[in-house]
Amino acid sequence: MKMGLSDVVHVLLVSFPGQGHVNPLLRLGKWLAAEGMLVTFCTTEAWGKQMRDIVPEEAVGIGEGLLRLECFKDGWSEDEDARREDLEQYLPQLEKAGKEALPSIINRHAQQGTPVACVINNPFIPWVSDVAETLSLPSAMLWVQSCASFSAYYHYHRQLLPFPSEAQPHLDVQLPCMPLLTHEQIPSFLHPSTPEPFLRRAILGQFSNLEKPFCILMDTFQELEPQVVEYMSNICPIKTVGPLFKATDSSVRVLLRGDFLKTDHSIMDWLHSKEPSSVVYISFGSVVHLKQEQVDEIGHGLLDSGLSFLWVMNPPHKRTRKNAHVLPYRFADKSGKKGKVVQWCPQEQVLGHPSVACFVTHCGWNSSMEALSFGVPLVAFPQWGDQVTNAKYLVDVFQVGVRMCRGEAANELIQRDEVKRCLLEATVGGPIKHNALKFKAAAEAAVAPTGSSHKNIQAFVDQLRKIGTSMPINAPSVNPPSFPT
Ligand SMILES: O=c1ccn([C@@H]2O[C@H](COP(=O)(O)OP(=O)(O)O[C@H]3O[C@H](CO)[C@@H](O)[C@H](O)[C@H]3O)[C@@H](O)[C@H]2O)c(=O)[nH]1
Repeated sequence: MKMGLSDVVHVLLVSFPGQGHVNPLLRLGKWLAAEGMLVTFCTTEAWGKQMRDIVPEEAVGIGEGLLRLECFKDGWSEDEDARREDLEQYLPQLEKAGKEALPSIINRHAQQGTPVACVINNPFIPWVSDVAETLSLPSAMLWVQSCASFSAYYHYHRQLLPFPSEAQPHLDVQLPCMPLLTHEQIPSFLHPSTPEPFLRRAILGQFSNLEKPFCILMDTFQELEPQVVEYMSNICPIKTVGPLFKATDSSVRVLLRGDFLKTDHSIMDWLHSKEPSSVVYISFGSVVHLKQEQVDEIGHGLLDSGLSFLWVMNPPHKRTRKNAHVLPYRFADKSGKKGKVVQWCPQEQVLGHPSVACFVTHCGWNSSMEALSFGVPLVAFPQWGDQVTNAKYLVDVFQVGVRMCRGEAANELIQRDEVKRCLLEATVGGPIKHNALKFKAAAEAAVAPTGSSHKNIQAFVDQLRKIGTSMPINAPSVNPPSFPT
């Protein structure tokens, strides 16, 4: 007998509109769909319009289940994208609009015979758990950074340990089951001198609401951060489910994407033309914008290294009013066929390509997890936020990378000779490649059927099924469950 939509458990995923948030939540959605759930991925119209070509509003079949996109209006007009990038203004607006829109979306689904069984959000929008609570629906949260960063924010928020302050700006922080972090290695928003105190408040908002989600899913895996995961699991209902992008097969990975820029499809052909382990891949994620002088030095360092490279250089965000980067004089002529510069690429496919030798990265958590899971050595170029903490782990703890800089706060210009030295060191193989391959195997094992992340997602799915079967059609009213430990 064919199942109808009303027979499957319906999960509503609500995403903050940002690349580093959308990607992991969409990946979780694909996994839940593959496990037989009906997944509605909900974000703002302003972000969703870019996704609509690839994630149609009618449900797409994935494995045993279905995934579809549903957008809500954030109350600002289409041409106000620059304003949206000012999170201090935008987050309260998003909360106001979302708190109005979500209850009607949830009620409409109930009336249509597909009641929502659980709501899952990612950071920056903790009010989603409040909406769920008001409707007597259970909620879960997907934490999109490392468990180490989670612990740093948790301990800071609860004031459990001293952190750097105006009086003691250089204080080191010893968090439980973690290496000693210097003041430059704690998530930079927690430092008193952060130029973005608003982002500290934005991320800590989730920690003020931490008792509401019945489960905190994390895009990391047990074997990557064993001690801190174990420690924090005794305090919070944490379930590691990463690396999420590896959880579904490659056909599903490319099927539905949430990119904010259009990809250049000639990239893969260009990579096919290169020798194995010969290309340096450079990308600083979706938000970081380096100083022009630093781009010049990276450009010269690349040319001096003689290595082939693929460099993602995305345009500056509208709000910053920064100029687009300019490449050094006659850069294209000098690099010739050795180099390719693009605005955006299919990063997962690039990192999985055998031609890629190393990845120069800002150490955003998604990029870090993707590189680790493909066994690609890194050159760490962190700037701010969790990136500086991730770099500490990648270089000193996991030992899969070479450090090129200490973060934006250090205010250093990394010279071309240093760039060249780091690139050559990261491309020769040796211990960092060996370690990277070890983590690749561990990442694959974590999402394989008997792996730690797979077991955790199964337990979560079982919980959702129990909630789903106890729900009367048309009435989203069950109490939050207690998660089995
Ligand atoms: O050309 C590109 C460049 C990036 N990506 C993808 O975009 C995502 C980028 O995410 P991430 O590496 O985490 O960087 P940001 O976009 O900068 O992420 C922000 O959000 C992350 C999660 O909170 C934080 O860890 C970062 O510090 C923060 O900058 C990754 O999945 C990449 O695969 C592409 O697909 N193509």
